[in-house]
Amino acid sequence: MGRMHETPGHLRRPAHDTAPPTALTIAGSDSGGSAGMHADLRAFFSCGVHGMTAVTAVTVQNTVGVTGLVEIPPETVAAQIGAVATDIGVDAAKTGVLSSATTIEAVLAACDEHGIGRGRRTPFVVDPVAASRSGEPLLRPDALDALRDEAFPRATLVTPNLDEVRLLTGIDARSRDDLLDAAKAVHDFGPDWVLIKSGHLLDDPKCVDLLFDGTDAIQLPGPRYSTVHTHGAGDVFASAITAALAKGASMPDAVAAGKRFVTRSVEHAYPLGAGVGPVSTFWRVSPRSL
Ligand SMILES: Nc1ncnc2c1ncn2[C@@H]1O[C@H](COP(=O)(O)OP(=O)(O)OP(=O)(O)O)[C@@H](O)[C@H]1O
Ligand SMILES: Cc1ncc(COP(=O)(O)O)c(N)n1
Repeated sequence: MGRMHETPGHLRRPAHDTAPPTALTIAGSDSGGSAGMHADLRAFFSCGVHGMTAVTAVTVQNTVGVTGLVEIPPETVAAQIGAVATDIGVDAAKTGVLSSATTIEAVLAACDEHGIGRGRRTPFVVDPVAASRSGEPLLRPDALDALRDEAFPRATLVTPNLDEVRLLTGIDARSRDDLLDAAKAVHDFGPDWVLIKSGHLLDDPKCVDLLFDGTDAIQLPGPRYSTVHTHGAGDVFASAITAALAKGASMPDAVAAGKRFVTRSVEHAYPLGAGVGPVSTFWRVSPRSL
């Protein structure tokens, strides 16, 4: 019984003969490998999910800054989403650089078509990336309204940093006490959940982020490490959350797992180039192991 299904003795069974969960990032590339879809893919793989990409823009970027950005045609971005959704399947999706209003429209139409979004089969994390850490814009000014009015209401979770909160709501959060007002204002735009990231509260001795569902607020405490090398921290956080959602975690559990992951990633951040180095997505792996 069952012998016919056994692997022949001279062939080894692969360690995994079932597919891992899948996660899709709809984001821009970073030639320096620190942020954007490069950071997302590294975080996906470190968190044990199969990572897929719909590239929205190619940036010319290193640790010092962004010196160029070329947009991918919106229909090609939508086609990438369709290609992976129809063949492979998407257990959770996230966005990074969306660049323009026309790209946002194309992405949202594709997500609607393939069941990605709030209240649909596939959780949808919208990271409203507006600028690089070094200050260069990554979103056209005309795209902010589309992001807020069209993408946020379709999001399961939105994950603004404090600069993005200021841009989207006018609220200038200066301390931990201001985060709930910021979360309420962002929640009014229509997502299920809002996560306000606290990395920019440089005077705070801790990094306490806030998760809000319109009723209850959950604090996510973490240490603050003394490092300038935080390139990609926001991308890695949103990706680790997306990976946990792909595995079926509840939102509070996914965000708690993401916070643990990004905290260790900042702890192990490394210098690179002449500017700001990346957070490490491979702190579980020794860089010296073969
Ligand atoms: N110095 C630090 N030590 C520990 N955790 C940090 C530090 N800086 C940021 N974090 C954490 O990293 C995550 C990303 O937060 P942040 O507010 O920096 O987002 P962001 O601005 O989108 O990131 P990025 O640096 O990629 O622009 C949050 O959980 C935040 O608390
Ligand atoms: C392609 C791309 N996507 C996102 C970011 C934001 O990351 P950071 O705020 O760490 O610069 C970036 N710099 N480049």
